[in-house]
Amino acid sequence: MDNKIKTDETQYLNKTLYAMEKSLQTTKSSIKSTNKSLDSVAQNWGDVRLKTDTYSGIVETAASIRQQQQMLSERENSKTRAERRFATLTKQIDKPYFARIDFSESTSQHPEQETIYIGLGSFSDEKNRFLVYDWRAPVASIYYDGGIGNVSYITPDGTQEANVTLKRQFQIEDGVIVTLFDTEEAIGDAMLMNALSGESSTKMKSIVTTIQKEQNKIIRNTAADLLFVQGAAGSGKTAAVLQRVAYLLYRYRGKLTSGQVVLFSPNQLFNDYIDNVLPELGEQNMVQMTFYQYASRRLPKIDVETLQERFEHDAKDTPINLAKGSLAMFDAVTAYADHLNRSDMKIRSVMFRGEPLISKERISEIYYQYNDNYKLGQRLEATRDTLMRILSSQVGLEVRKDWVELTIENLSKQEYDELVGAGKVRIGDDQETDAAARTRLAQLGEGPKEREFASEKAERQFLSRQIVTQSLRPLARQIRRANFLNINAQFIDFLRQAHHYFDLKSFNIAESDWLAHVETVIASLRAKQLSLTDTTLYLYLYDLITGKRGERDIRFLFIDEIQDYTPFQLAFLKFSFPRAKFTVLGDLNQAIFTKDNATNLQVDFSSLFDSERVESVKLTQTYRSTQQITDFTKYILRDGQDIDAFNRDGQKPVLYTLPNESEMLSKLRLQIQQHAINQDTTAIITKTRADAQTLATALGDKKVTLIQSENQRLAKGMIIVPSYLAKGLEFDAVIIWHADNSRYGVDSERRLLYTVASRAMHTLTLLAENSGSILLDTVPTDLYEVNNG
Ligand SMILES: Nc1ncnc2c1ncn2[C@@H]1O[C@H](COP(=O)(O)OP(=O)(O)OP(=O)(O)O)[C@@H](O)[C@H]1O
Repeated sequence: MDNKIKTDETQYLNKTLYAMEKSLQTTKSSIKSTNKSLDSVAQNWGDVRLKTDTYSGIVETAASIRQQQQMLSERENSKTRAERRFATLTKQIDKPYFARIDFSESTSQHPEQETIYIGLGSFSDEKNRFLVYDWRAPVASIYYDGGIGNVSYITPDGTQEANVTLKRQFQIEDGVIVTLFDTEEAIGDAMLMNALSGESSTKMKSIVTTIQKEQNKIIRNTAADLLFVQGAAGSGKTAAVLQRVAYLLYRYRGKLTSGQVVLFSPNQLFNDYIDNVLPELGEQNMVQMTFYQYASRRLPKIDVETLQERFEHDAKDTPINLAKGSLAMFDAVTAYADHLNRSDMKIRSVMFRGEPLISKERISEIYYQYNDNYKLGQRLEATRDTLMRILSSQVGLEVRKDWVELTIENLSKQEYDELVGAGKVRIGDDQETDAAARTRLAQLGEGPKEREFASEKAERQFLSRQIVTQSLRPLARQIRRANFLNINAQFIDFLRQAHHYFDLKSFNIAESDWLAHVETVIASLRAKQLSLTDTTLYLYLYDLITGKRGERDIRFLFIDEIQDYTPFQLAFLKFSFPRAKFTVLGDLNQAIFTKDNATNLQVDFSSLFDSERVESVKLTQTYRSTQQITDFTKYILRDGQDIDAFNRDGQKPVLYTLPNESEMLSKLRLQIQQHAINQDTTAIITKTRADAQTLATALGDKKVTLIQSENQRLAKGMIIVPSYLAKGLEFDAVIIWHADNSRYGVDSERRLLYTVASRAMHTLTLLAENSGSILLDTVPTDLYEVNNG
């Protein structure tokens, strides 16, 4: 690199660093001074005189407290602002920027050359001159999108043309330029190579300096209601989408908070894996959850099928499973619920003391007395109001009943006191000498404070109203919670009727099979267990009946690994987040739950949106693995041709075929030693949890952590993990345990084998008993080594 360039750039860097340092000092002293003034406000609290004897005194005290509160909160705010700025600046000083572009806006007559530097956040000096631009600023898009020459970029006011004359990339460490180079491409391969050559870790990193053009499209898209990102394993879907969250928070700053962005992730280990990226970018994490968490927390009394159960017992594409996960079923529930507007709502009586206080027939009458225009939610609301009125009017009737009289007779002293009000004592209490009465008297001071009743009748009347009101209170709660609707019975009724609402034949299901299946679901519901599919059905029906309108505050929803969702679940999410824009990521080749039908998913889900507002981006370049590993894994798929490996060299994958498990175990131990020397993060991936447990015991190596539940943390170093928990993660080295027909012997396991193999970045080893899986037959033999010893 030209010395002059280096000198000039160093000068600019020093100037920037100097300005940042200065700003850091100012911020530091402003934190100090707000701290001081916070202290003085705190001291002033001592001066607030509590005058509570007169009305005007109370008003004066309140005003003075309010004033102190205001001062306190203003100063707290400016302290938080200053602290945030301090944190950002400290980060910026470390790496102020990573790129520079020179360009002119070609529309103007005399284009003026502009130079901007791009970094993690923007920075301007005291004179408000921008020394660094945020990577998310519209103009920074030029850096990611194109090479030298004419380019256009989107601004909030429309498209802007520009002519780029220079693109320069920097690596700055500890305030010193380590490398800088000019490039003509979007992002130079050298920079990308550098970014990719790092070791993997248990935490994903941001890709802000090397975002690729196609990824930039995903990140900056604001027009689509549904953005569909389809990409091979390791093509940076997750990486791009996390950058997108950061972008959106910047683009809509002041209007959008991280709490309004939700990410549905494949498992909780994955949440742990990605939770550093946004903080690294200076943003707060969005809300992250799994679909299981979302669904199961709404049904706390039911055991919802876990990820492991779903993968190991329920992953079959039976016609019934396909039907239950389909949009046809979603429409069936909608139609069934619609019919409940006219009849068939399952209703329970409101019970009191073992008897119906308001009978189910009466409630049903009320429920259906409203005209056809009422929706289910409004019907419920109106019924609730009427029932509450009935309940209140019931008090007058109940007070005359014998049970009330009896209760009064049997009231203990404590119960009596509680009824007439805490601290109040009954006439004559002072004559009593029991310990409780004495204590009460001591607390109340000399002389009993009595609640005087004009007569015994008045006392009785008061008591009976109190007793009845208290006993009816739980009923009021039940009515408010709509307990008079029998949702379980309704759900069962739906299942029994469902075949009238969708076409069994189009799913090749015989009516008798459907009905038999329904009985098994009913039995499991009685045992308080539901599959995830049934849970979603249940919740949708519940929401329709109760008129839930979804979480309207959520503006952006991201779904990772969409191929593991059913169309029904996606439709349910759309229903549940009606105002959110959706970004969904998927690789149909990594569908590990539904095996055949994943390909219809895109069509199905898109059909729920206005077609004009659906966009899709396809990523074919992969970044995770070496060329050798990508070439190998893509052939496991039947249609993996359009996956492009990134040109990064490594060893060919090795398949060890060994005569028995004990030989496999010895080979595994050797591999573990090797990877330990290289300090690689290594995952030994088994197919099931049982396999993982057995292997961990057989191996008996304390340095290898067994991950058997998604609630665990991702350990550093070596882990044994079942396939479905490895989703979305990556490791320097992957060892596939039992890469043979005993685990991967049928075509429907092809995607699973691809998914686990594609977790590897640098080394991939397959351990097989006797011979390798039949699924490897599609891989050309020159793409891997076979070793039988
Ligand atoms: N533009 C980029 N610059 C540098 N690294 C990148 C870039 N894009 C992706 N990567 C890296 O490639 C790896 C794979 O990315 P990511 O996990 O986002 O892929 P994915 O498409 O979500 O994969 P999968 O479907 O297998 O879960 C990560 O280590 C990521 O940091």
